[in-house]
Amino acid sequence: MAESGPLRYEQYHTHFDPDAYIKTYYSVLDGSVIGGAIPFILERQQDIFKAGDVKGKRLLDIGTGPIPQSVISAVPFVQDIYLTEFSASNRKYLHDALFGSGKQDYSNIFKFVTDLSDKSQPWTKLSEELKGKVRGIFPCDLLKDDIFAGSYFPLFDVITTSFCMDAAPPDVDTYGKLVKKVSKYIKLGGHLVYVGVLDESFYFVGEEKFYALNISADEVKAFWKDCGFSIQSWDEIKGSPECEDTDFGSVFVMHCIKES
Ligand SMILES: C[S@@+](CC[C@H](N)C(=O)[O-])C[C@H]1O[C@@H](n2cnc3c(N)ncnc32)[C@H](O)[C@@H]1O
Repeated sequence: MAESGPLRYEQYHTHFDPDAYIKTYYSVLDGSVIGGAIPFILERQQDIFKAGDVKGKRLLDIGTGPIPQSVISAVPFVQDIYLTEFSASNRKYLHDALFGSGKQDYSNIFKFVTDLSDKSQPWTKLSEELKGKVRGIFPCDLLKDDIFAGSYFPLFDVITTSFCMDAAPPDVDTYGKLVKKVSKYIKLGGHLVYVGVLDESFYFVGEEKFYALNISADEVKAFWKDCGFSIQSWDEIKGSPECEDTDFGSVFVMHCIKES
């Protein structure tokens, strides 16, 4: 255990409990948990992909964590899905859940998204389609120069990321450098579907308090625009002041296109 203050970086290897994280933030999908932010982002992701323009062969998800929620709405619209994650224990959890003996099946998230997209289908159809399209769960450290530790990736048609780019950087300047690193992996004309938090300083995973970057909407938008992205849509939902699990001001979903 390092110095005092919220946990960060390598402490994700040792202190981040995947089951506690999923139980707190993803087990109940209604307005009673963090002000309804998770149903909000699932609905917005669904709207963005269902509109039909965000598609392609290859999708990269940055910082998938122990749950693939950020890619579920994208599954019917891409062919190859590359998941990436910093912590080895989260990678193992995700791998066991999708391909091994893990008990986690994310059924409530798949059901929620299936109800939004095509109620006539069983949720397991989307789950099986995801499993069939995942090409790997790769290491990722956004704070390193070589963020994928030697894995060679050609450019992607779509990049998704959710609640990760605000977990990694220690300050706003570093956030700007991460945006530059990530933007190198997307094709011209490619799409970014990004879920993030604003004005946050911590979130709890069980008893463990994790650090989050306090960043504003203007700062987020300016960094992506500077890297050649045009913002197609931005939607936000306010946090709930009564919530004790995290202190975020808003959660947002941003869709951008890489123009230059
Ligand atoms: C709040 S979780 C988000 C998980 C998931 N994407 C979601 O939407 O729920 C934050 C994620 O950021 C990852 N992370 C922390 N530091 C990182 C770093 N330096 N590079 C890449 N990912 C990092 C953690 O391992 C964790 O999976």
